[in-house]
Parts: sequence; structure tokens; C-alpha cells
Amino acid sequence: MTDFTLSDLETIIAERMKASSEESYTAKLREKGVSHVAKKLGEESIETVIALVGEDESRVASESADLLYHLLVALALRGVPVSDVLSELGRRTATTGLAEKASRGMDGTPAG
Ligand SMILES: N=c1c2ncn([C@@H]3O[C@H](COP(=O)(O)OP(=O)(O)OP(=O)(O)O)[C@@H](O)[C@H]3O)c2ncn1[C@@H]1O[C@H](COP(=O)(O)O)[C@@H](O)[C@H]1O
Repeated sequence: MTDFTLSDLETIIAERMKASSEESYTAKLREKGVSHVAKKLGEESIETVIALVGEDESRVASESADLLYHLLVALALRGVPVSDVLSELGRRTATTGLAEKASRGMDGTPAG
């Protein structure tokens, strides 16, 4: 269990994009541009799929982390905040009322 969030990673990525490409992989991706990052995202997706169907849970988690990191870099390069993605996900649950249920616990009792 960790309290590290996608928002934390978004903040780190925004900060590291200002570094030099010699000292930061994130800055190197920024320098190479969104097309390169989109290609990397495709590769990381395939590696995640391979892990999902044939590797152990720690490999699935590791490849998923690579995938999420590259997605967040791509979003940053396109100027799309993670909060926009979460808002879109939230909108999709609005029609079913499941977001409120999730925060209360699916059986209706308050979570935590
Ligand atoms: N979460 C990540 C993260 N996940 C994966 N990666 C890097 O993604 C790369 C993927 O490996 P690959 O072999 O596919 O790519 P590569 O051959 O190294 O590089 P390419 O030329 O193919 O792009 C590795 O170099 C990993 O280190 C990450 N690099 C950085 N972060 C986060 O970003 C922060 C800042 O990192 P820097 O920008 O390097 O300071 C770190 O503290 C982390 O929080």
C-alpha cells in the first residue's frame, strides 16, 4: 500500500521536464516530442499486454507503471491535465451513481 498518486507523478513530470535531457529521462522524452512518446506508449502497451497474459503479478504491475508514466508524459506534452481524464471518468459514473457508492463503500456504508 502506498499513498503515492497519479497527481504526485504529474507534478514530478512537470518539474523534470524543465531539467536537461542528460540528467532526466522525462526531459529526454520532452525533447523528442509527442510523436516519439506516442510510439513509446504503444510499445509499453504491448509489453503490458504480454505481461497480462503470461507473466507474474509483479511484472504486470511493473509494465503497468511504465505504461502510466509514459501516458502521463504524453498528456503533459499535449497540455491535458490528469484531472481532465479523472473528470471524464467521473462523468461516466454520474449516470449510474456508482461514484457516490464507491466513496461510501459499495454496500452503502461510509468507506475508511
Ligand atoms: N515513473 C517513471 C518511469 N517509468 C519508466 N521510466 C523509464 O522509462 C524507460 C523505459 O525503458 P525503455 O528500455 O523502454 O526505454 P529506453 O531504451 O531507456 O529509452 P528510449 O530511447 O527507448 O526512449 C526507462 O529508462 C525507465 O527508467 C521512468 N522514468 C521516470 N519515472 C518517474 O519520473 C521521475 C523523474 O525521472 P527523471 O526524468 O529521469 O529524472 C522519476 O523519479 C519517476 O518518478
